This record gives sequence, structure tokens and C-alpha cells, in this order.
Amino acid sequence: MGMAPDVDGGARRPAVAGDPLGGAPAMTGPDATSGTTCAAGRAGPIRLHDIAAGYGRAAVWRHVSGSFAPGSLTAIAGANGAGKSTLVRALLGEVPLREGHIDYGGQRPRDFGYLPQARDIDRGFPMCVADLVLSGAWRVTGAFGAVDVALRERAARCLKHVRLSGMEERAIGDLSAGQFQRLLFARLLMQDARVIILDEPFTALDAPTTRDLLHLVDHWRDEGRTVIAVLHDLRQITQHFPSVVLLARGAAHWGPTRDILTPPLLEQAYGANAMFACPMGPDDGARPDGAAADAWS
Ligand SMILES: Nc1ncnc2c1ncn2[C@@H]1O[C@H](COP(=O)(O)OP(=O)(O)OP(=O)(O)O)[C@@H](O)[C@H]1O
Repeated sequence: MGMAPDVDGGARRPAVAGDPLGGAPAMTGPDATSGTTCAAGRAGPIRLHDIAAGYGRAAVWRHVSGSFAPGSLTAIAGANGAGKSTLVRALLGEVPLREGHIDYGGQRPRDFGYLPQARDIDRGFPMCVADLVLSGAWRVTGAFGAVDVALRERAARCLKHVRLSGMEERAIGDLSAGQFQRLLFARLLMQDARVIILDEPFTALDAPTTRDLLHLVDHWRDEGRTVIAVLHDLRQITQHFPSVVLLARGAAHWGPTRDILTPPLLEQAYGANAMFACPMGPDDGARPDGAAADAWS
């Protein structure tokens, strides 16, 4: 059985009353009063050693091995049902491992920030924008939500960062899908987590919103945070994520993006739809690592 982060030790479910993300694992953060204080140098890589996970009798995938280096950007890709969310949930200790183990490199549950899929979030919860952002600092505010001026100012800066200034008092249920996604990113900023896990963060967003949030992801990388994102858009992966885990037929192909998103492996992952999944044509030069276009030709 793999070692999960100590998510059942009270850290997985935030104790903040009224958290609409209840059930999201590891929604905790390090010292949220300290601004962007990611100390990437103090943590080792997160290493997966031959892990398997699944539900009921069947494993969704097996023999998954690889590591997330501190400060790395890694995408998780694969067809619907390939097990991307399962991998994320295994990382967060939500799905128990059947085989293998995970070495968290000294990182604690509070070091993880998690953005679940939009469909898993109850937006009907009566809560305003400011309170949702502040809930990202629950470790500082505690169960009774004591919030001082400094914390409110910091929440305002997080909202400004995602262009939601002035919306503090709006009910979260009144936001558009794009505004709500920006809000969730503001909450992640508030958490100041060292490892940020995003599950389909750009689904249903327009191009400007997606671009803004991708800039934020780049910014996190520049700060030395580790970002792991489930993505369907292979072009986004090739342009922003130097590493990828491609889930295909119950196995994982893990490595530099240009080595993994190749026609044979894409065909293995997407079958007859591989050509639709192919990330780019020959004239699209954007690469995370300056890789030559012939990797896709
Ligand atoms: N709670 C669950 N109980 C039983 N089976 C589940 C559960 N969650 C997921 N599965 C199954 O596990 C497999 C992988 O699901 P998962 O959600 O990890 O895939 P995914 O790659 O994230 O899919 P998508 O791209 O559609 O979001 C699917 O066959 C799914 O039906």
C-alpha cells in the first residue's frame, strides 16, 4: 500500500465552515499570511514507485512510475476514462493504492493545493467571493474564521491578480463559469501551496481567460512551485508543460512532452481519434523546451 499524504489526519477536508469545495482533498496551505513564500528548495521530488489504483476489482492503471521534480510543470493526458482524475486522487490519498508507493519528498498535506473539476464543485453554496478566497487561508484563520486586515488585503490582492477586484460581495453562485474559475485560482493563490494540482482547469473557458490562467501557471513555475495539471488540450500541453504523463490502455508513458506526444503513443492513447488529438501542425513552433517540430511530423 502506498503512503498517502496524511490527508486523513484532518488536513484533507478544510474545517472552514461553508467551504463549497468540501470533500476536495488537501485544500490546505502553508502560511498564507506570508505572501508568495514557496520554498521549493526545501522539498524533494514526489516519486511514484510502480503504483496501481482502481475501483472495485479492476485496476484503472498499473505500473505507474515517475517523479515530479520541485518546480516542474507536468500535464496528465489521456482519453476519457483513462484514469487521469484517478491518478490525481491517488496522489492526494483519495484513492488507495493497490500496489507500489509514493514518496512525497518531505511534503506535507498542507503543501498541496488542489483544484477539482468544475463539475465536482457545489456552486449553490451560499457564500460570497471574498469568503471563498479567504477560505484558502483556513489554516491561518482556523475553524472560526478569524480574519485580520492583513489577510483581507492579501485576499484583495489575490482577486486583483485574477481580475476579480470589486466582486468581493458577489455570491459565488452568481458568477459566470469563467469568473468562478478565476476565483478558484485566486483561492489557490491564497493557499500559497508548494504543489498545485489542477484537474481540467480550463474546461469551458474562453481564450482570454484561459490565457490569463495559463500565465498564472507559468508564474507559479517561475516561483518554483510544482504544478500538475490534467489537460485535454494537447496544444496547451506542448506549449506550456515540459513534461507529461500520458495514460493509455492501463499504463502510463511519462517523460519530456516532445518524447511522449508522438503519433504512435497518441494512437495508443486515443486510438482511431489520434489524429484529432495530435497537438499541432508543422507551422506551430511553440514548444515548452524549444523542441523541433519534427517530433510531431
Ligand atoms: N468513484 C468511482 N467508482 C468506480 N469507478 C470509478 C470511480 N471514479 C472513476 N471510475 C472509473 O475509473 C475509470 C477512470 O476514471 P477517471 O475519472 O479517472 O478518468 P479520466 O481520465 O479522468 O476521465 P475524463 O477525461 O472523462 O475526466 C473510468 O472507467 C471510471 O468509470
